[in-house]
Amino acid sequence: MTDTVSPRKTAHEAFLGSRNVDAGLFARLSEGITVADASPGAREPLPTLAPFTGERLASVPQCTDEDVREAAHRAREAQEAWARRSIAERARVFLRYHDLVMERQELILDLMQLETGKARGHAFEEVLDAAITARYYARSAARHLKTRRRQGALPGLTLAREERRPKGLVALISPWNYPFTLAASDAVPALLAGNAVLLKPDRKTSFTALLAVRLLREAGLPPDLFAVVTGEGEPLGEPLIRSADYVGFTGSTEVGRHIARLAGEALIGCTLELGGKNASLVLDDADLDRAVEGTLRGCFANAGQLCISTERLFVQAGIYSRFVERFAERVRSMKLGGGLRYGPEMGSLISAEQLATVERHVGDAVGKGARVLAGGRARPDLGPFFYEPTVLEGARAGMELFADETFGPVVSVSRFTSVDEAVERANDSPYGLNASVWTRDARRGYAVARRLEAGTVNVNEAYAAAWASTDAPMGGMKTSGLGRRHGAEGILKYTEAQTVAVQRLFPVTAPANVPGERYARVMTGALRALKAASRLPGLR
Ligand SMILES: NC(=O)c1ccc[n+]([C@@H]2O[C@H](COP(=O)([O-])OP(=O)(O)OC[C@H]3O[C@@H](n4cnc5c(N)ncnc54)[C@H](O)[C@@H]3O)[C@@H](O)[C@H]2O)c1
Repeated sequence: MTDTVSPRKTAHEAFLGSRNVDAGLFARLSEGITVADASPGAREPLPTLAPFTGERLASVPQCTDEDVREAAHRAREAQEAWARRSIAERARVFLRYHDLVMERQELILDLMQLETGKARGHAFEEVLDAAITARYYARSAARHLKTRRRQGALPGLTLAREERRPKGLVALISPWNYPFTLAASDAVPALLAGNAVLLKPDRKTSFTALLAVRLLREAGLPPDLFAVVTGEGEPLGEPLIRSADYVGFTGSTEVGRHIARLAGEALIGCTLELGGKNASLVLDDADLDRAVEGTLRGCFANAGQLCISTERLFVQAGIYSRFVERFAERVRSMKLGGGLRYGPEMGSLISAEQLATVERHVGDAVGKGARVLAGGRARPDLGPFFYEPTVLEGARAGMELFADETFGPVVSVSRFTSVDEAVERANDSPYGLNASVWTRDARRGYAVARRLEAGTVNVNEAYAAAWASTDAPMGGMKTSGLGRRHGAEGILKYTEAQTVAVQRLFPVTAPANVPGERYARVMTGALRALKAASRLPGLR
């Protein structure tokens, strides 16, 4: 199906010289896309670009409604046998996947860099995250999913148990910014819980997602269990959600609302992992070096195209001048560049659209009085979508970047006097995804963190402490999302809780031969006795 281009014309051959990726790889990965036999022809392939050069890289098929139905059908068939396997047996696939991800990292990194234009160091964070998440769930799924005893209606006589059953078919819609880990890492707990998965990756990064799926199949996942359809979101979202029992969406808040409406109509559950306008609070007792380096990573990781990156930096008055001077100097020294090698601290933006948003936000802010302390320019000399890491001072309400997510390498820095003021300003946002607090006093940091309206808060780390704590829930408050990934929450959401209660000796409800009045008297007495007993020490 895929319209692969001649090797000589591909961007990676012409410019980047990957030893791992060639045109044949795109053709092989395309075999992982579900295309229904009954719907030939109608789909124009969609070209994908290599952001480092702006050249065409390959093309992906535009799947149709029929393809979605076919993929869903095959995945559901595969799910029945998969759900019958023990959790330990399922887990072995993900332990093998962990090893494969580490072994094939050079291939994964090359392909990911080619599709996204990100720096290799940032791409490696994905490899690490995918491996860690797979291993975490492979080792903890049995604990999360085990049958639990619950308090029965009549103590000692009602044996109530909570079972966890797979939902069936989970649809996942994933974005381009972390295309390897976000395609696979939400699928891992869904699959471990006994579900099939139907994935629609972003069209810009479909091949990276397909590589993750291919590695899972190589690790032993049944071929149709994790199906992929490719193409634009708009026509595929509806059939995808109509054919699924649950949907996990990661992307913008705007599209997230649309997905929630579709899930509401289909009456299925959903998780929405959406945007952020994340704040970092640097308190006056912060370790200056650590805060400068840490917030720098927090602002410019993945060129700021990271949902949990810092876009608002609040610095306390006592440290403000020193911090800002050092921070801006360090930002000016950052190494930008392309190429499939470690070295550059920041790569390219992914597309002309991303570049346009960044230029618009900076232009609007500067036009309304913000000052550029570092960066502030596109860098076409490095590649068509490069933009310098940028620090602005003097952002205020009325500027586009004040409230809206830029999703690029731009941070606004401002001074605060009291912690109360900083907390109020940080919380003054419709978003609530991630935040960080920088201080030498961990207790103080913790207390401030508890007052911030964000799903994850890091003390003396920008985002990685909370994100990499895979056992702890991760997700957004307010318009940053619904539901959580990671930890128990990240796997139980893909299950139906089923209560099975076995009644022994006496019935819970009134037996037919006992008059209603007598039953009411006995039960009233029983509740009074229970209440009295609960007041006794040790019997609560
Ligand atoms: N909270 C998180 O964990 C997290 C992680 C990564 C990215 N994000 C957010 O994602 C956004 C960046 O990604 P984006 O701009 O590509 O997001 P987007 O919402 O435009 O696209 C995300 C995915 O949704 C699909 N899509 C688009 N329109 C659709 C529709 N009508 N129906 C069904 N699917 C549709 C796209 O094809 C893509 O696969 C940012 O806002 C970022 O903060 C959030």
